[in-house]
Amino acid sequence: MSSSKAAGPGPGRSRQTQIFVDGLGGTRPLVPVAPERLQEAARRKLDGAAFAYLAGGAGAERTMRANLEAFSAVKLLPRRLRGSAARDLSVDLFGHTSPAPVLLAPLGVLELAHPEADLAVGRAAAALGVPFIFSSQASEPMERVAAAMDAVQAGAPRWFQLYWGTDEQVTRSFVRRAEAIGAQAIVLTLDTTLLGWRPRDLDLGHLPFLRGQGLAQYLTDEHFRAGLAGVTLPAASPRPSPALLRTAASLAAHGRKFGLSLPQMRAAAAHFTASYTRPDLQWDDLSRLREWTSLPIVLKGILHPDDAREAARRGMDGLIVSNHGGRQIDGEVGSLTMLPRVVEAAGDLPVLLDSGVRTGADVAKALTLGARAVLLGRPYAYGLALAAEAGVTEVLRNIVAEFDLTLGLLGAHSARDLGPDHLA
Ligand SMILES: Cc1cc2nc3c(=O)[nH]c(=O)nc-3n(C[C@H](O)[C@H](O)[C@H](O)COP(=O)(O)O)c2cc1C
Ligand SMILES: O=C(O)C(=O)c1ccccc1
Repeated sequence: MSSSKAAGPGPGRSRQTQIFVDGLGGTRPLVPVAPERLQEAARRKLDGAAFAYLAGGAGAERTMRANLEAFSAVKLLPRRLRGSAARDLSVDLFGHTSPAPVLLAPLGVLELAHPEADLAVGRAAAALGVPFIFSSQASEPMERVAAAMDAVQAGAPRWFQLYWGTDEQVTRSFVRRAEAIGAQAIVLTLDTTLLGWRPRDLDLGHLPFLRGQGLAQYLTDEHFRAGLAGVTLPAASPRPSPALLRTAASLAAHGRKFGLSLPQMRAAAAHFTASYTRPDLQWDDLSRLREWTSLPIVLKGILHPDDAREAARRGMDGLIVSNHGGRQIDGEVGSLTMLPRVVEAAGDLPVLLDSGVRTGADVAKALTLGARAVLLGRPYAYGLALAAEAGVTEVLRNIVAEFDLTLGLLGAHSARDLGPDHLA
């Protein structure tokens, strides 16, 4: 995704020009360009429970709104007569050059958006050369997604997001598997040591994992599977309701995919719920992860500057400023609001940001405030819902094209040029 392909002159047409030229022949973009219309189109397409899970946040969703408001509050300040015809969008991430300062955030249970789930996202990411962070809660095992990406572009960049569970054998096994599939970094998520209070899901009584969804990393893990034998289950209901029958059908379907019986799947859902996270994880535990792997370790969910300093002291390699898209604590601060202080505290550690990035101008704002790159979350899930791989590709291309134009209009030559000079 060089700048010449994303926008501006050069061998390929800019995305913007392409859209207008296509419009002459009556062809419209596959997915709406504006973020609100993108979300609305996905809402219309998806069933209610799936959309609730993807779009919903914690509590009254105040933090979800605060994330967007934090972007609104930052105002860019352009410079004149110093722009360049082609911009360099690339950034360096742990020794690898990325074509644009965007990564695909780890999103669990992408099968809720589209049956091709992580495979479609992986192919889109690989074609553009943008890193895809595989979720611990993915719908497809990391080995399959890596292979699908390699089929598009050998060695296409992938990272792995880790939830630290109570069975450390499983946690360690995930890290080993991530190394084996060529992950370039381990992202340890720190803000979901407990599942947030999410009214949209609570009102529907809907948690996908209990139906066997979003468990692909676990169901394909020998250590997790070894733990299933010890799980005791309540007796199955003798006269199951239609809803319970649908749950059993979903569990059985996921079991078939991974060679597990229905009773094993019931055990797996229970075992996962009891073990996927550790509310009592401590800073000292990180020393073990540091010993397990020499891959860069990136802590996701950092908001407090003192936590950034602690991470640096503990030998971590990078930080992601994030509040999990407002899905965890209702009332916590908007993610972008904390970025400058975290960047200052982080010293040499690269700082990424997510939660509320919706447009290319948002990407520019995060970079002017010191982020090396941003993670895109919900918008690509909506693209996936609307048009599978092609939908993800379009969402990414649109955001990167707007970022490139914003860079040019600000009078910046490269993504690395953005800084305080471009803030009002
Ligand atoms: C449906 C959904 C599932 C998610 N699953 C995970 C996950 O498995 N692991 C993780 O670290 N973050 C997860 N996140 C958080 C994202 O990585 C990211 O922090 C968040 O989506 C950013 O907010 P935004 O999408 O509103 O910009 C999830 C977010 C959503 C919306
Ligand atoms: O949905 C999420 O945001 C998420 O990351 C998660 C992960 C594990 C269990 C429940 C939710």
